Amino acid sequence: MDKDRVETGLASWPLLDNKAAVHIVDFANLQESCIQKNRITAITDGWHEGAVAAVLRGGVNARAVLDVLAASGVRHIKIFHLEERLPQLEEVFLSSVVAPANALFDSVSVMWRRDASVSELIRAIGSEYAMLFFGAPLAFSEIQPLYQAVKEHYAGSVTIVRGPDDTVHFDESDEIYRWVRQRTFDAGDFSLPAVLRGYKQKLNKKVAVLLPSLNEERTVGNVIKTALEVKAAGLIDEVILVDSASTDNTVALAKSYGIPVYVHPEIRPELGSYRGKGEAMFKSAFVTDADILAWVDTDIESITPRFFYGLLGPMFTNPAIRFSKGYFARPVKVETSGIELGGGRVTEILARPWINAFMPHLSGFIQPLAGTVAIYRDELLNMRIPVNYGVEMAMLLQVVEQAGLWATCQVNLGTVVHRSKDVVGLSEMAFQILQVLAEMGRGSGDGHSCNTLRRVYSAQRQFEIGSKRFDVIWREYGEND
Ligand SMILES: O=c1ccn([C@@H]2O[C@H](COP(=O)(O)OP(=O)(O)O[C@H]3O[C@H](CO)[C@@H](O)[C@H](O)[C@H]3O)[C@@H](O)[C@H]2O)c(=O)[nH]1
Ligand SMILES: O=C(O)[C@H](O)COP(=O)(O)O
Repeated sequence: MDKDRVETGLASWPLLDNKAAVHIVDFANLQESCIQKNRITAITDGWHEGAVAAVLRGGVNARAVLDVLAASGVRHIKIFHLEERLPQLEEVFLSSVVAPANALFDSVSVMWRRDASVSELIRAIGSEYAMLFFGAPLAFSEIQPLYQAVKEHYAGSVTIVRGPDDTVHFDESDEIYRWVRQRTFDAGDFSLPAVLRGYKQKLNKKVAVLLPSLNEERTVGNVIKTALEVKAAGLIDEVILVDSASTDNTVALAKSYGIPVYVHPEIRPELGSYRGKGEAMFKSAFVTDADILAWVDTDIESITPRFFYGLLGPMFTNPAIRFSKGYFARPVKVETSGIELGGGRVTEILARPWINAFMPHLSGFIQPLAGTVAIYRDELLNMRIPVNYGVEMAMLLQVVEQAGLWATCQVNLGTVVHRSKDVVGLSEMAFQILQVLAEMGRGSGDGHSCNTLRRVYSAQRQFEIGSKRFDVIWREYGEND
């Protein structure tokens, strides 16, 4: 270890845990003979205390950047990656960088970017970091030019890392990342009506939009109007309101738009009736013979056509997708208290931790509780539907069991501003979801849970996936205490 410090003269570099055989070289002394085939070489202009980021494409050298950082004692890492046009190259990034990073660091944040070039990326992010790490380019002669190019836009410390010359077999096991990359869409991807109509015609499936409502007179009219606009564009065949016995003007208002309106206790009354959103969704299957059923909540104040065509777009364009779930930004103003906060409280405090602990294969879903979903009828008919707010989790779990994760997707629909419940209402909702999860036999205390909490963020068509490890450490008093 000390040998490295003496060799480089970079006295400030942290003491290396040198199992990874890292060799540090000062840019000022760089010669081709410094690069040793069987070791990792980090060429640097010095260690600076402060935030560290790596700009990585993938492959042996990108992988070696991770080893250098881990050997230098870095525990939390931010990785920037310019999205590749070739899917095979994205695979290389996922397997050579993302998967090992999760094993090496306590927390990892991966940001997918669409900047036009590395220089543009560095200009955008550089000021936030004291050190930037890069994988080395192919040939030795390209290392200095890369260094000069970075330095033009960046004042901090630069380190370029070259891996050993072996062929590395990458870990390709991280399905979640791959799924997030390939099954997360933006409504904007489907915004050409004529093109989408062409896909729908080719698919040749009947599509019903079902609008569940319980006392939504303030917002339901606008939701119906917007759904009808998308119907007029030829992307939806039916718009139907399924009401849960509202006591306000919701039903009359809906009828004034000329759409079919059902009150759910009156649908197939011989089956009995229960209160709850799940019951309204269950009964929906009896009022349409459509092949694809899509539900959109009627309390959304910020509704736009994107909610409808965005949700359906992936299913129209890829027949292998059997289930589509919306996700959105969620600013919240709680009506009773007027308090403004970050939304998705049940999601963040119950659903996401539960999913990560007990069903990590679903951890890529940004809004697992979102009620704006679309599904093929034949998948739905094979499911058990809980009548209450457990319905979204129950549907998600079952569709993944039935059709597989890759038959599901998520779509960014925009921003949801809706009537938000107070903490008591959310507690009741959380209880219902917990009951359903427990009854479905997940996380019932078999002693196994996953120790990584993942969170996927998406903003302006760029992704960030954060994972943080929490080890459960039990301490016991010994006999002599
Ligand atoms: O018995 C009911 C209760 C609600 N709704 C309607 O269902 C939608 C969503 O209900 P809401 O009470 O506003 O749910 P949120 O508090 O927003 O809960 C979120 O999380 C729930 C649990 O995952 C999902 O079911 C919701 O769709 C999702 O918006 C609204 O259009 C309601 O009018 C009914 O049709 N019947
Ligand atoms: O999805 C959720 O977590 C619940 O619907 C609560 O959402 P809110 O915190 O945005 O009201």
